[in-house]
Amino acid sequence: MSAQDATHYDLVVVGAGSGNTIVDDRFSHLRVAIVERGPFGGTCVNRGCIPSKMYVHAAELATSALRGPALGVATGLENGALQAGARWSQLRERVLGRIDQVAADGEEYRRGLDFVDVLTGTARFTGPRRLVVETEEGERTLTADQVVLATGSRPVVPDVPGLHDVPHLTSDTVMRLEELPRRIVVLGGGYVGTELAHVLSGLGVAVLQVEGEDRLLSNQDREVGELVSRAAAQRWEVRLGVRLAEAHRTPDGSAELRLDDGSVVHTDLVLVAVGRRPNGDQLDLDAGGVAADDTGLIEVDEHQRTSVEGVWALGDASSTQPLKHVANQDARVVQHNLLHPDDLVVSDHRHVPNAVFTEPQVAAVGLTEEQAREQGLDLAVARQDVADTAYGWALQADPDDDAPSGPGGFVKLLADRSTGLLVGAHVVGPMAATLIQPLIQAISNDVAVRGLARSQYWIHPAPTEVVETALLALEEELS
Ligand SMILES: Cc1cc2nc3c(=O)[nH]c(=O)nc-3n(C[C@H](O)[C@H](O)[C@H](O)COP(=O)(O)OP(=O)(O)OC[C@H]3O[C@@H](n4cnc5c(N)ncnc54)[C@H](O)[C@@H]3O)c2cc1C
Ligand SMILES: NC(=O)c1ccc[n+]([C@@H]2O[C@H](COP(=O)([O-])OP(=O)(O)OC[C@H]3O[C@@H](n4cnc5c(N)ncnc54)[C@H](O)[C@@H]3O)[C@@H](O)[C@H]2O)c1
Repeated sequence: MSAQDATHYDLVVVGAGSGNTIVDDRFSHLRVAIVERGPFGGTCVNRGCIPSKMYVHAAELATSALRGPALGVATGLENGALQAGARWSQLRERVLGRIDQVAADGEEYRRGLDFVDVLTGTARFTGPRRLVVETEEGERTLTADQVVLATGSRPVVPDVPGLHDVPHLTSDTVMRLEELPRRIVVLGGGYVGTELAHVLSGLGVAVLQVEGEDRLLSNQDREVGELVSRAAAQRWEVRLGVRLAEAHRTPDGSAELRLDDGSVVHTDLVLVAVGRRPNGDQLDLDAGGVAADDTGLIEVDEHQRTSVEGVWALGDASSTQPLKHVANQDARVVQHNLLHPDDLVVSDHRHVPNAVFTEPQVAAVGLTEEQAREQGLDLAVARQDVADTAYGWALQADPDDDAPSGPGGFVKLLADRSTGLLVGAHVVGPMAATLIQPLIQAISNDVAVRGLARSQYWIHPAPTEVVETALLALEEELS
């Protein structure tokens, strides 16, 4: 078939991350194509949420062992180091063995469906709802009634002089390292940098983390970012308020980095974690007539429709909150709207929670205190320390122990006095991503703070009591 001969489909999905979840039996009366250039499952399964959290769990085991001796449990700690360390090759095998199988099974299943064609290659627009796919066998042209753009995002490697010449990784490649380096510099103190610095340090690598802002996780509530920065600095070296100025490859193949405060650092590897950008810039969106911003972020309305009729976008390709639970809900909305064109549903991006799986764990929903004050809200603020709850005592080596990765965490709640509603919730400490769920429920359903704690039992002495007491303190503040 020549490049000019187009194959027509009812539906083409570009990107088999969250996009792959759209196609089910309800589409079996249609002719569907799924175009994917990499492994099925996208970022989350292959190089994001799943492998990172599998490694995080291993790092958590290693770091909890570090606290063992203070609590009277011998865990093989000698001179501040674990004597029984991580076996990277075994860990890596466990992680890759699982995710690679999931990706392969997902693709095989799709290829087995008679109403779906799977095309391996990179798609780009050549006209409205007209795409060319570069496959190993040559170009294929597709036209479609409906196109779903689920093309995700990729890590940014900044144009710092010399950075491309020194050994460096991104989150795309770090999960598959053959061996752990002795030393690593983690560039960036956001989600990726702070989770992976925790993993690498927990597994025995000497980590130096460099963040341009004055604290790690600078998008979180200030107090949370400050606590995480203190906790990190107790485990690995953290340099705040500095950036990489230039990099040189040394004769032995390692890297010499000059930071913009004039200091020089030597390292075996650099992990670049300074943000991600959407992949829309690689789609020739102009040719397709699809509107996007300067970064390639595709514009969508509340139904996930782009500027072209019949073209939809979802997840990291179109969201300012590039998180998997957002991509999942976007995909459910697109799926419904494709199946029910006369009964479109709306995407709900009002109260998107987030969690950072570092140590201490962090979770948040709604406004930070700084954002709420900037908006001029008449604010009630309450804070409850984990250490002052019954479960906190279980974590403490002694009554003064406020180790940030142990009992040193807290719950911070913000309410608008004019409505009596929660506007922000921040949890830092053990199990933060789990503890926050009742607060996500309250904020999403406009449940009044008054009476919320007392309207239900809270199991004693479970970790959730910290949420109960924070809510009671907030109610007191509001009265
Ligand atoms: C290290 C890391 C950890 C993360 N941890 C979490 C977490 O704990 N929780 C959380 O909520 N989120 C997490 N995320 C974010 C999460 O992975 C993403 O938000 C999510 O995967 C986005 O899904 P998506 O379907 O929009 O895009 P993706 O999963 O990126 O899927 C896009 C797919 O499109 C394909 N593609 C792109 N362009 C083309 C093209 N032109 N032609 C053909 N195919 C194309 C890509 O190959 C890819 O498979 C993490 C991200 C990273 C990097
Ligand atoms: N747990 C999760 O949900 C999770 C985990 C990982 C990634 N993600 C997603 O991936 C996205 C990208 O994560 P990320 O950590 O790469 O980006 P990010 O935007 O969260 O953090 C990047 C950090 O790098 C810093 N920075 C930028 N340029 C720098 C420089 N030259 N020198 C030093 N510091 C610099 C920024 O100040 C910022 O703190 C996140 O926004 C999130 O949506 C989510």
